[in-house]
Amino acid sequence: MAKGRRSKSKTTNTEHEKYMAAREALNLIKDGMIVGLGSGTTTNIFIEELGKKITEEELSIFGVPTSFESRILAIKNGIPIVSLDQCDVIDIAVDGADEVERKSLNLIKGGGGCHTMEKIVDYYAEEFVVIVDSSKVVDMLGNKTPVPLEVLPSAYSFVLKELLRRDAAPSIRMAERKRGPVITDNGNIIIDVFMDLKEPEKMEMELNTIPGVVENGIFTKVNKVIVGHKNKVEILQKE
Ligand SMILES: O=C[C@H](O)[C@H](O)[C@H](O)COP(=O)(O)O
Repeated sequence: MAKGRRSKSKTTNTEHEKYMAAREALNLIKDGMIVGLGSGTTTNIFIEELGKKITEEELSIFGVPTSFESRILAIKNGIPIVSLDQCDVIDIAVDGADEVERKSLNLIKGGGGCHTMEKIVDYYAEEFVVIVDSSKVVDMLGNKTPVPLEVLPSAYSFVLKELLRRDAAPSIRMAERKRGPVITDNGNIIIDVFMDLKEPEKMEMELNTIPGVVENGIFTKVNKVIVGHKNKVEILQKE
């Protein structure tokens, strides 16, 4: 019983920290902006708050979604959306992360399988801002979170062999309420890989050279990370 209470309060604290980070990011959004809308539970809070801000302040803002989920949430919250080919620039992208390395601000993303579209929107944005709760910040990337690779289904066996040859530990991400693998918004599968991440920039480039890999979840071009805490937010900039 006591154990149950502790874990519920931990969830509540994490949710509060996500909210703190999302609210802080909202201050960066100005009238007339085109905003990249990341995916995941933290960004979902940001999208809901952005919807309220647009209505209350009668702002002209468009969102560029990074997933089916962020698209339907944006529509539900009254955020007009545009596709990539309908906008010349993305002024800012706000997205979550699974791990943030404190000093370098390098990230692992794709815990929800959305990292391909996220990388396109986040990297093409003029400013890429990440919002996380404090549990996501680590000293060294990749010790507890695998790097997700989005992979064409027909290529999976050769991609697995290639990863094993490179001393990585890959596994196909399996669905929970469906038989077989997780299928991404793009119709591909995800291979999660534990590997040596001492040189994230190099690995980010190298993984995409494996034929069959569409995109990997290492992100190394972040401008700012907003970390939510109980009573404050912390802004991480590259050292
Ligand atoms: O594919 C999912 C995304 O990369 C998410 O941004 C990431 O998994 C973090 O999600 P959450 O905010 O739910 O922890």
